Amino acid sequence: MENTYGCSSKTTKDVSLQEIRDRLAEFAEVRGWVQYHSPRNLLLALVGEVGELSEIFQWKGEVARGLPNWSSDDKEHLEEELSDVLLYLVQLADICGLDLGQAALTKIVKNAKKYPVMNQTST
Ligand SMILES: Nc1ccn([C@H]2C[C@H](O)[C@@H](COP(=O)(O)OP(=O)(O)OP(=O)(O)O)O2)c(=O)n1
Repeated sequence: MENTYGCSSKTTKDVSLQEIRDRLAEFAEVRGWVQYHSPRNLLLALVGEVGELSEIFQWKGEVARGLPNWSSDDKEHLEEELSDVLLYLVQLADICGLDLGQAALTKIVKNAKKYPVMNQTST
């Protein structure tokens, strides 16, 4: 399977935010970590992971789409840091009682109204 940028992807099925949310809720529950997962703590953890994600790109200069010159280790590292950001984001939305997937779709519709497609061709 190829993604938007023509890169091969090993994805075999769509993963829902709901599945991620449920898996994370169980992960925290069985470890007794729910007490630490306040909105503020999750936000700080999220920001920390965004910092780790930024470090991967730091000092590299511009990077080509699809990361053609990156090693598989570097790509795996990027996958992990992107995942950490997603996992804390999903947990933050969940603990706030929000439906992140629906909110994101609603925001896309709002964005489309704010930034309408301009007709590029003139006849
Ligand atoms: N209280 C916690 C602690 C961790 N995690 C999960 C979410 C992240 O996916 C990952 C973060 O774990 P680490 O804090 O060990 O961070 P890293 O995986 O980035 O490790 P390192 O900082 O050593 O690179 O674990 C979590 O859900 N709740």
